[in-house]
Amino acid sequence: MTRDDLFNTNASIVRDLAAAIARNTPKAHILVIFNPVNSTVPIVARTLEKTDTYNPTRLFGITTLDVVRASRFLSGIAGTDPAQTPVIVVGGHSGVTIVPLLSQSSAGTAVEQGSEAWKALVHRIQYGGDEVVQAKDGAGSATLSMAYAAAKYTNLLLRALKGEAGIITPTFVKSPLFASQGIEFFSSAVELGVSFHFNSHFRPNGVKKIHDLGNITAQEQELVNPALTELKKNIKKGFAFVQ
Ligand SMILES: NC(=O)C1=CN([C@@H]2O[C@H](COP(=O)(O)OP(=O)(O)OC[C@H]3O[C@@H](n4cnc5c(N)ncnc54)[C@H](O)[C@@H]3O)[C@@H](O)[C@H]2O)C=CC1
Ligand SMILES: O=C([O-])CC(=O)C(=O)O
Repeated sequence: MTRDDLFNTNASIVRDLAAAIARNTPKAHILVIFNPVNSTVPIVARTLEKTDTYNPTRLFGITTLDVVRASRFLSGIAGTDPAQTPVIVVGGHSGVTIVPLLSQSSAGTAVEQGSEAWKALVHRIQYGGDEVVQAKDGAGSATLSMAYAAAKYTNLLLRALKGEAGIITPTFVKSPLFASQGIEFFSSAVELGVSFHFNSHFRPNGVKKIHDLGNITAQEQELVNPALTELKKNIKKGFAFVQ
């Protein structure tokens, strides 16, 4: 079973939860961790849009577990402390859409870009979640590490909303980066925090600044291309469900 197979079960649950949020707490910050995240975030967005309660700066797809895995697996090779080995992971949260930018990590030199070791590491990061789902054989997914990722992300957001500056973490959000290619949502490094409001008041929002991919290697670009193709399909599937 893949994350995409979860679509049939989760899509209607996510839609109904989003509708309930729109009715009861329309200004909430919504952190979506239900799979498949690449499709459930678009479902939430379209559902909120229908009731005029959609605020893209308050809708976050949680890809933190990919970041946690990337840090853990890379540090295992580099001999570093995972907590001190941040890795930017971009794209989405399933298979080829998970693109670790190892070249931007200080420990990234431990694996040569394009080498067999690099390919194996990228594959492990991309399919770590699927391994767990298959091993549990229908009995759930990576429960504890998901809870860890959710707590980690929630803490970052709460700190940012309280005014702490410089909190930047990969997040799957409505993004301008590949919008011209029809990809409305994309995960890249996102600065969380407050946005400046027109009447000179700081207003807590959430998504403050979306960073682009920065310098990436040719090998990483080769990962981005299929990620975009797959993401486009996943996002369309979410939108089609709401329609
Ligand atoms: N984004 C991420 O990094 C990750 C996401 N996940 C996703 O998180 C979700 C939960 O995963 P698990 O905890 O392993 O699943 P699980 O099957 O152990 O738990 C699901 C829970 O949802 C409840 N539930 C079922 N239908 C519901 C409804 N209509 N309304 C409210 N609650 C309902 C069930 O009673 C159960 O307690 C899945 O969608 C999974 O794919 C899991 C791991 C990582
Ligand atoms: O595929 C799943 O349900 C679990 C998941 O997202 C992960 O472990 O990354």
